[in-house]
Amino acid sequence: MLSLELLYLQRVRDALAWMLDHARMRVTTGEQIAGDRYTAETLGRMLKSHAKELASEPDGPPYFGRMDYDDHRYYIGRRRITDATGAALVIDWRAPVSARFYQAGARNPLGVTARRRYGWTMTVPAQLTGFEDEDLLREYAEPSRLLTEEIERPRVGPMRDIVATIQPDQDELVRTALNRSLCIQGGPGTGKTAVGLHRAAYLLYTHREQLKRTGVLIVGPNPAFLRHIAAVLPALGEIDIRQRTLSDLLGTPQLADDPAADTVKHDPRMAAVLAAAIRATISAPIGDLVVPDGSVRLRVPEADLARLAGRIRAENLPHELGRERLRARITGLLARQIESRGESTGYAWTQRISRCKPVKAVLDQVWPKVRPDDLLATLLSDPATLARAADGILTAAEQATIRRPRRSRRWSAADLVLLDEIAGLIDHPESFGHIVVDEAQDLSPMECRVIARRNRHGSLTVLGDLAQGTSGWAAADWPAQMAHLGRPDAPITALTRGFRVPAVVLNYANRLLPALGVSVPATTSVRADGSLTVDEIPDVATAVRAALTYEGSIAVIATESRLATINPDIIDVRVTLLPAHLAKGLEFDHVIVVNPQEIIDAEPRGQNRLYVALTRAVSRLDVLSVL
Ligand SMILES: Nc1ncnc2c1ncn2[C@@H]1O[C@H](COP(=O)(O)OP(=O)(O)OP(=O)(O)O)[C@@H](O)[C@H]1O
Repeated sequence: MLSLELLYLQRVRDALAWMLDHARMRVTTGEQIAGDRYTAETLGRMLKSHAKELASEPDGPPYFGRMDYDDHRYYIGRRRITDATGAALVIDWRAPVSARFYQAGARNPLGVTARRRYGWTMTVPAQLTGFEDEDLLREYAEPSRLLTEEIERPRVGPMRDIVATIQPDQDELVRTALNRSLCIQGGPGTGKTAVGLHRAAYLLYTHREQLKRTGVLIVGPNPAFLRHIAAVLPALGEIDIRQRTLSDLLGTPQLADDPAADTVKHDPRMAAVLAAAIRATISAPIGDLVVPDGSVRLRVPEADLARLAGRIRAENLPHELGRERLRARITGLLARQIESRGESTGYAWTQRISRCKPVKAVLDQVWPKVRPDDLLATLLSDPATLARAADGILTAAEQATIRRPRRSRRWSAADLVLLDEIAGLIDHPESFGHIVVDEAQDLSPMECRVIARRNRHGSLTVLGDLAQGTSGWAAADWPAQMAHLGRPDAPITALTRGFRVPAVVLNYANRLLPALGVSVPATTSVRADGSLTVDEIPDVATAVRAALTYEGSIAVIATESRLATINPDIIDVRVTLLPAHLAKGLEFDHVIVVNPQEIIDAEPRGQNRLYVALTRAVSRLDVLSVL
């Protein structure tokens, strides 16, 4: 049997080599034969990216599964592989037919008679080590051995894809239609991040043209997290997805946070304050508009200007669009005056008049251009302006809290969120066809709006765990968070099977749950392996030495100040000293948490931070208390 499989593998590898040669040849000839530069460029880019996709993992496992029906079978892999005659030897895991590979089960075989999973070495090129058959006509009590091996495999580098072992409930989320937004509440290690990334890859495959145009954005909590997940999408053949932190989108702050002021600045009422502040820049016209045009003087009376401005204001457009609409309407009124004399206006006339000095002067007086940093600098430093905008919205004490003594253009992280809000009130920012937001429980309402305004016409995949909320404004419930994200009606789904953390470790961490003040379904682990020690190991050096006797990655997690006291001699390439506040979303084979009480005491939501730290372990957790 294996020999037949090896023959098939050779056929697939030959076909893949042919595809790669062919793609490279097309890059060269495509550049030569294209009729013009634009076509050459577009074609070249397309072919190059295809060649790059094919070349990204030429020696990896070309498929991971097989699905048999009565009369035919499909091999399923990360990408479609065809031979020189065009016959498909491997089907892309995202193709509609592949859905049954993930969904078929003994209870509902969906016409599939057998499912085969292949085992591969981690070498380059990957070697086929064997396979495992599941007869879908019979019920299994035992989970698949290959699945168990994959889940329990020691982690070394960054996160890998899970395409070979996506579970039915995960698959359903991955394949949700593009026009539907989702919110996934999942305890530690339930595969939220994996599901979000695979959904992005699935949507790109299924709606390639549309999403290539509108773009897909992944938002993660910090650069370390983005590095951790960076390899997943390229391995799935997707190289054109933007992965960003919020601060990549907003810019770098120059001022430190101010907790009291930040509480007000991140409050959703600030959106109303800023909207009022921008509306307040619009004023009633002073005087008629008079435009000399050749021998005549065209005139728009003050009352007509006021009526026009009032109507446009009621349309609630972004400020800049409002200004341009006012310009167009004024120009229209002037054009009608010319036309009523039997003369005609053309494109050149419209251009000239709409930009002429008197029209510009009226626009500047009635509907001035606004720059976000000017508006915010004034608002925060001028109590009267702030009081006008915040009247009935913020209390006097809250206004005093965010007031700054001087007009300044240096901004804190919270100010950058406000600047983005103002920019969004002035004009629509670039919008994405789909956005995946990870660790979304930590976003403040105002940060949620940063995402929402970049997703006006698209859909969202929102991932998070309320129990892992560590920011000062972490969400207490998902419906409210989804409303801030602009998708109040999105369904909320829970993932509760943990694939990372062994049961013994998860049960220990879950003891913190009642103290975390959120209501989330408990996560149960699929892993019976793993180990936990609490207060058994006397010091960090001993714990690290013991950890190094196992395979895989090791993290020592503690507060920053505690880490500074750790003897650097214990460092090995496999050991990461990780401040607790940067642990989110990451995983390590062996985790050593030092002085949990210090982690709890270091910040207001220290218990949640500790919960995050304790749930990073794939195999072993040591909890140490040292002096
Ligand atoms: N179906 C699966 N097959 C194999 N491994 C899986 C599967 N689902 C998840 N995993 C693995 O479980 C681990 C945790 O997944 P992931 O990081 O996506 O979880 P998470 O819910 O985002 O966790 P956290 O909230 O703790 O950051 C990863 O190593 C992932 O590869």
